[in-house]
Amino acid sequence: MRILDRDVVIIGAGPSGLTAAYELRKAGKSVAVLEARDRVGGRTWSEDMDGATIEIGGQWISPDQTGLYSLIEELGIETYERYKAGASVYISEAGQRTVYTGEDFPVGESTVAEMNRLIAEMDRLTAQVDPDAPWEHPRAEELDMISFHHWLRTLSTDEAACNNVGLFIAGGMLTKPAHTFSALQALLMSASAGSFANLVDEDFILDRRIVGTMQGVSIAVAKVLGQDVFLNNPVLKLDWSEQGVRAHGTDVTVNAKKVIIAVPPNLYSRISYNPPLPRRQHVTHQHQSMGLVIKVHAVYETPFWREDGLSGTCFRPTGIVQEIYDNTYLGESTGTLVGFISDTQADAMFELPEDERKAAILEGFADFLGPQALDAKVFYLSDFGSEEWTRGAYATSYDLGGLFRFGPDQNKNVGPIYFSSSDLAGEGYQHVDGAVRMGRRTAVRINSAIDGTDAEPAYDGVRSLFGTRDSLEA
Ligand SMILES: Cc1cc2nc3c(=O)[nH]c(=O)nc-3n(C[C@H](O)[C@H](O)[C@H](O)COP(=O)(O)OP(=O)(O)OC[C@H]3O[C@@H](n4cnc5c(N)ncnc54)[C@H](O)[C@@H]3O)c2cc1C
Repeated sequence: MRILDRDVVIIGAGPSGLTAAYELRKAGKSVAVLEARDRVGGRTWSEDMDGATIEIGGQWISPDQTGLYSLIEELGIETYERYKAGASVYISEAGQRTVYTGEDFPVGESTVAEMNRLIAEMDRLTAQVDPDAPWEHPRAEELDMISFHHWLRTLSTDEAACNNVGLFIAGGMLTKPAHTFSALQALLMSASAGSFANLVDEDFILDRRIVGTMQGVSIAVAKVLGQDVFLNNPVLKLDWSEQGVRAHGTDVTVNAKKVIIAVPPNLYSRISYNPPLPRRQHVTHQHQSMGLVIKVHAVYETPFWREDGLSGTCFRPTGIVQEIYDNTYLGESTGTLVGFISDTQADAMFELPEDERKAAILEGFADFLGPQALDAKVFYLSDFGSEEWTRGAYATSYDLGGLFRFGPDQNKNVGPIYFSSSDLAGEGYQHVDGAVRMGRRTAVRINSAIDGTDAEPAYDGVRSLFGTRDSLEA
């Protein structure tokens, strides 16, 4: 067992923990990052499968995600545009397949008008919501009492419009059924992306990808941190007092002034705290739970859909696979599709034996793009729900009423214990951008606490306050 003394120990080497450690190092503080897995990156993870580069976790970046953009600029990492050329495919609730272009789903004039009315109402409210403090909205308590599903139906009697609009936040983002989270939680999701219109625009929200993969960002930060990152070291016990902490990994123990718990909130309770955390945290941490989504990759000899003038973008409000995109990695001649299977559909898929599951999912792809979609040479199904150190996907959200009741305390430190993750972010919530912003903001708070200076409360984490990577290497 190695025993280390550091200014700050960071638990979790995902994008948030690594960014925090990197910032603290630039600020002249000593750090150690203890990571449970045998790799860095957390919910960002890529693998080469039969020559195709597969991003199993987070991968896309949108233009408003300026925290992540500034980090990759520092690291010298570039981005490239997702393949978007061509028409999209929509399958209606009645099973009718339509090829379409433009922003509106081909769902009939009155439903389009109703969807646009709902989107405008979401945007009107979203503009009033501070993503860092949605609980401060004058109607926050009321909006947190009603499920997103039921709230939409108080605004419209057009079931297809409600289902289509619901899909963007429920299956598409929070990966929970729309009746399990509140209208306020939905508004936080849209406020975190600037507007609801941004969220429903796949060309905005899924704009670009990282050259070298999203996990590569974490790998690059970990490389700078070098010997300060310790893999295969889950922290299951944390001793703490106002004077400092002792984090127990498998073969490393770290004594530090402060700790950052940079793991998803649903895993806070894996750690045994000595003494126990206060009642407020014990209760709060039980109200943030992971959604569930299966990200499916199918790799083909060629991107055959492009020959038919299709972009590979496909939607349907019901059915097993509700979203598909062209996910061919930069420069590859093979064609890759990625599809998403959310919440109860994911439950149903995991009930099936493996061969039946694969057949059902590929049939879902073929419904949109024709029988060639059945001939995948690589088929990979991400299963973050089975990953001990994540337990779901994409991220956590509160149950009904939880955001208003517990949200105001979610980012408060308990003595030397600080929390940081994309799940606690305002802008960039549930995204790598939010993880980076939270990492920076937490690092600034801790640095000030150690130095006895005042942290800037309005700091948003968009740009580093501690210089660039060059300042660290100098
Ligand atoms: C399938 C999928 C697709 C996604 N798509 C996108 C996307 O396209 N764009 C986007 O921006 N975001 C996307 N996301 C979300 C994005 O990946 C996350 O928001 C981001 O990775 C969160 O970073 P984090 O550092 O807060 O947490 P994590 O990435 O979860 O990192 C936490 C780390 O803590 C470690 N850990 C957990 N418990 C312990 C412990 N007790 N001791 C030590 N270590 C521990 C974990 O192993 C992990 O490495 C996606 C996520 C998933 C799962």
